[in-house]
Amino acid sequence: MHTILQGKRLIAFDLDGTLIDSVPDLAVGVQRALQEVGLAQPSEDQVRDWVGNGAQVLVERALTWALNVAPEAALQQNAYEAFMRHYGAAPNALTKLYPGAFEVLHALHEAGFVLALITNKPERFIAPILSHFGVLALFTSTVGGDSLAEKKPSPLPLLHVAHTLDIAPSASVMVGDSRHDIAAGRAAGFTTVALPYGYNHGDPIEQSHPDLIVASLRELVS
Ligand SMILES: O=C(O)COP(=O)(O)O
Ligand SMILES: [Mg+2]
Repeated sequence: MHTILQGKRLIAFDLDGTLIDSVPDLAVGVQRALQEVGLAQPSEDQVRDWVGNGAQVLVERALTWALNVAPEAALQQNAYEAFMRHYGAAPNALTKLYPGAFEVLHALHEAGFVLALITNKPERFIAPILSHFGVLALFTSTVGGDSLAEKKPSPLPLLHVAHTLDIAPSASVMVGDSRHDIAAGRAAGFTTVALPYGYNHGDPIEQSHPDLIVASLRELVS
């Protein structure tokens, strides 16, 4: 095990850009939603930089790009519902687990760590995706972006999970790909570990000064 895990009990993982490369399916969902409301469709590369603050903000960023101005509430609602329908119909069509994710999650679980999943993705997508990849049962707790009153970068979801599991933040680690994971982890008193390959609005994750950056999840168990 990596020395940063010494004395730790809880490891909380982010989902999009950390465990799964989901942007190909998210982009299709956004493109179909914008097509449905009669607007231009963004590229996958554009969508990648908009992921990180949940589905409502993802749709809002796409609409603002297509309109050159922030969308009105009714259009936002229509496009959001269309996105949820299109993405929800096939959230695993193009999505892949990152290399090592399956093995590392199983190894950490077997080593006795309590695993949690804390994503800004809507809660309804978590179980279908994790069970598709055969890792759902490894997680003691899962929290979505719409599960609680606040989402990352708020520390609330992290503190909620640690409190519910009766594990001190000082014995907890947040593993993620974006500035929101690192900010939430730091504010919650968790140790923060970052992956540089995910989605961070196009910026290097070094800028968030996580406690550790690993090139691959495999480094956690090496
Ligand atoms: O849905 C998002 O915006 C990001 O999801 P994540 O928190 O799993 O990276
Ligand atoms: Mg992420």
